[in-house]
Amino acid sequence: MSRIATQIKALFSSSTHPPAPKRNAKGTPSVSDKSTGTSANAADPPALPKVRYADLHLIPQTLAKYPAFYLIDHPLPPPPFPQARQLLTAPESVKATLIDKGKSTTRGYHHAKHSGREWWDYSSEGEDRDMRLAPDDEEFRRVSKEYHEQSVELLKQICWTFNKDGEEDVVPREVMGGGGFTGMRYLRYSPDVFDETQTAEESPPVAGASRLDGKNVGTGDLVAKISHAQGGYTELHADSDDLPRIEAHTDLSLFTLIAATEPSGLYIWNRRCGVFPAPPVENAVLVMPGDCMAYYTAVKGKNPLDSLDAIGEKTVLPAAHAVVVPKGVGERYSVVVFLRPDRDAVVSKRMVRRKGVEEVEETALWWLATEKLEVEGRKCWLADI
Ligand SMILES: O=C(O)CCC(=O)C(=O)O
Ligand SMILES: [Fe+2]
Repeated sequence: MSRIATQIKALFSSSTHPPAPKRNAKGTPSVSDKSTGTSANAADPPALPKVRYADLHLIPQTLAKYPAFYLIDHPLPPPPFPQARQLLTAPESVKATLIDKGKSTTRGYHHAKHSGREWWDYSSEGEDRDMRLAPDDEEFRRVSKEYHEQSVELLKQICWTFNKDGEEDVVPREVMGGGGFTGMRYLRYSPDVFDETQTAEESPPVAGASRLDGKNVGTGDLVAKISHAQGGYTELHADSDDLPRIEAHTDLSLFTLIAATEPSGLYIWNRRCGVFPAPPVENAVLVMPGDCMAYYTAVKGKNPLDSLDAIGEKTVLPAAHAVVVPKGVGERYSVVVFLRPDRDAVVSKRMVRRKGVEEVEETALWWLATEKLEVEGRKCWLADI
């Protein structure tokens, strides 16, 4: 086993184990938890729960305990991995034609060669609806659009589970409404993507990080940070430089849906710095909350921008996550769908005092996005790092 795998395993065995699952009236677990199953032992890493599509109503309580969950028995078509592979292994000359001329960071082809990663973003917004920056291939477009549309619908249903009849909506219906700044991403992580000539400084920033909390998880030093979290930094830092990866971050979304191929390499932190591996599970998709959910589910009358008092037990925190693909295991593909409000949607309102006068300050999604690009490193909801 590689040094990294050993270190990560050691980290898991000392991380916080989640509590046992709730049982439904028939006594069978509604939210299954592999870590409580028969094959689990003290050295097993904690496992993320599985929620059946028929049990969507369990999501708010599940996310009060876990940072993410697998959705099983869902109605989505198979993830478009063949399409992701088709696009991301196309000749460089073809990929070059898929780069947005306006340098959009949310549509078209991008790469972070120093991280062994490349990706393609599709947004159903505006003129991209017709797949302007997609390969000229009918089947590619049909399959991609279908997966995107159905995933967005599913993520909207997940948002709805937070709203109760007769009570004020937790997730405002207008932010789910039109699909807004929603998008889909095909990613490829591969040793073949590394390019020795490119430096980290030349690479474009990645949408991700949150300004919600002042905890810096670093840029690209994922494995170093994992080790640091346990108080013992080793030689891992050097190793992480040549592994395909995405650094720890939270997504600027309401919810994010992920389907990925083997090899695994996705890790998710809970609010107490426990790390959950999130390998692909057959016929399941992984669902995790993004930055917006913390505002909507904050303690009533309080705001996460003001203080951590706004974070209650039921507050859904954005899931900090990272990918690091171990050495020698080949490439990894993922398909990621981000449900986001419109750019102008007000995500948070709070009272601020300016020149001695109290006034309401509204924070729009675009402002959070801009802040994220400006911060150095990734800011996530990690308690102790
Ligand atoms: O590839 C993955 O599984 C995650 C990608 C990701 O976190 C992102 O693009 O924001
Ligand atoms: Fe992400």
